[in-house]
Amino acid sequence: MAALRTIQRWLPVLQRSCTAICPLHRPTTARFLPVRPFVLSAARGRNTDEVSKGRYTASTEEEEEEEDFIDDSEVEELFQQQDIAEVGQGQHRLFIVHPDVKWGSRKQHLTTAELMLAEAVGLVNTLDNWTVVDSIILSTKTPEKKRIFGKGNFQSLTEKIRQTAGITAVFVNVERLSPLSVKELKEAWGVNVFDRYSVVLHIFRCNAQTKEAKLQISLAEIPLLRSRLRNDVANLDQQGGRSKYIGGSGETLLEVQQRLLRERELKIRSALEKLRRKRHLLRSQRKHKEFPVVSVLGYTNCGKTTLIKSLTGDSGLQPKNQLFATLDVTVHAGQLPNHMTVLYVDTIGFLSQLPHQLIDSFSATLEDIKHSDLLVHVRDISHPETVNQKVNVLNVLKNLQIPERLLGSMIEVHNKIDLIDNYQFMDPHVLPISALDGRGLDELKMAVEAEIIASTGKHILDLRVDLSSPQLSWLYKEATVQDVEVDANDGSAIVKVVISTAAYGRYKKLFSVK
Ligand SMILES: Nc1nc2c(ncn2[C@@H]2O[C@H](COP(=O)(O)OP(=O)(O)OP(=O)(O)O)[C@@H](O)[C@H]2O)c(=O)[nH]1
Ligand SMILES: [Mg+2]
Repeated sequence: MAALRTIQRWLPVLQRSCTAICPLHRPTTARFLPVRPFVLSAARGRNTDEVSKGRYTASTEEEEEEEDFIDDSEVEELFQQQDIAEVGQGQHRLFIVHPDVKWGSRKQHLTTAELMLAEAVGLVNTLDNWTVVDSIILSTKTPEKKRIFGKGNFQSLTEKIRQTAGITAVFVNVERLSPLSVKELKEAWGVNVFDRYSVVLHIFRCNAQTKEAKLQISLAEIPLLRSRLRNDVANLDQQGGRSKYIGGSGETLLEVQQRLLRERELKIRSALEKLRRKRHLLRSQRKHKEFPVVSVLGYTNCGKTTLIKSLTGDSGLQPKNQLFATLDVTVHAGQLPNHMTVLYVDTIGFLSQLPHQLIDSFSATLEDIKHSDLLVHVRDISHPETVNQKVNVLNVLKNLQIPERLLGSMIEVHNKIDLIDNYQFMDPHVLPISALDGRGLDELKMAVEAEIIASTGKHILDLRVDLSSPQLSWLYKEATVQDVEVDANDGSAIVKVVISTAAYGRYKKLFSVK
């Protein structure tokens, strides 16, 4: 019976994957290159109105070029495949268990069990219809064992869970549980069992909007599918229910399923790789007429989106009191005090113990950070874990191999100072702000301006020129003119230019401009 259920569960996957892989089963015109990526570098050199209206999308010519590569249905097919994390769609009433490891290599040195439990509660509360019914911190010396806890603790925990009315699942706050562990715990507790990986994956699934995010999530799910497959087949073996070969194909059920998974993974990887190459190409093509790019990064929920909204006035941005509200990199134009236009990049937030596969699959998104002109690290200074969050962010940046130049010039801001009574400004190297009430934002803009000028040696300025003088033709020759807005009344024009510090100095001297 269990064997039958396994085959029934996998059959739709097999069928769908076969259709996707075998050219005989589908129209030959459908190609799997489904991504129209968000292209950070393509946003450089755009009309600022276009980018300031929220998420930048490719220009007409880029769109046409990339339209060929898009196939919505195939991305959806990969994404909607099944409830990988097995969390279901509806409501959940959860019991959270945090195993507290007091000794050995798994002990967490930088944080406390209470704060880690609070973060797990925060993850659950991020999801609509999910509530925490009860939670417990329980010490263990054997976190690697299937049942995680010693005999006594496990028994009392099981009793407590079974006596708690109305719970639908237990969330064990560890990075990953093995499939065998999940099976054993489910049997003991009589309800579904989740780990950090499945909960975070579910949050990502709920928040993913673009094709790129959906593909990255599909990629992150592959290891889960693989370990579940191994487990299912082991069960079949135990029950003696596995037929050796499938339909005379010469392949066993396990071999067929493993092959389909490999093929699925290759498809997703090749789509993401194409997207990466495309970005690279556009980046080099457009280098000469770029707007400076400022990437805003930090721990999840620290206020990145709120800050960019305040800096740019972009009403399309929607900050939320949620973990992982932002999953897609988006670009928004803002003005600095000297009228220079910069592009602020909103990025996905970081989280401690984020499952490795998720980091890997989202590293393509974060890769754009490397090509910024400046990084702004936002910290929620009101959060009890703010120091650990900073350590975590710096570690992830180190793993992403961000150039030294960028790390060295990174601006650190302390956000949410409105939540702290009598906030004392101690460190001269950080900027205290409140993205919500606007405190410190002028100082931040000035700091960004100074760093941008230092790192690019260029200004993007709106200059008023007298059309009867040779100013405009000089600018065409010596700088990059991006836009000319003529004022017919007084024979002048506002000219938007990208100009180096040296050229601007000559311009001011030549035309006696202050
Ligand atoms: N009191 C206060 N709340 C803030 C401030 N900045 C942001 N918030 C709140 O913090 C929550 C998270 O803000 P977001 O801007 O969505 O945070 P984020 O870093 O973009 O979060 P993710 O995209 O989920 O990583 C929202 O409820 C904001 O209103 C601030 O300066 N003061
Ligand atoms: Mg955000």
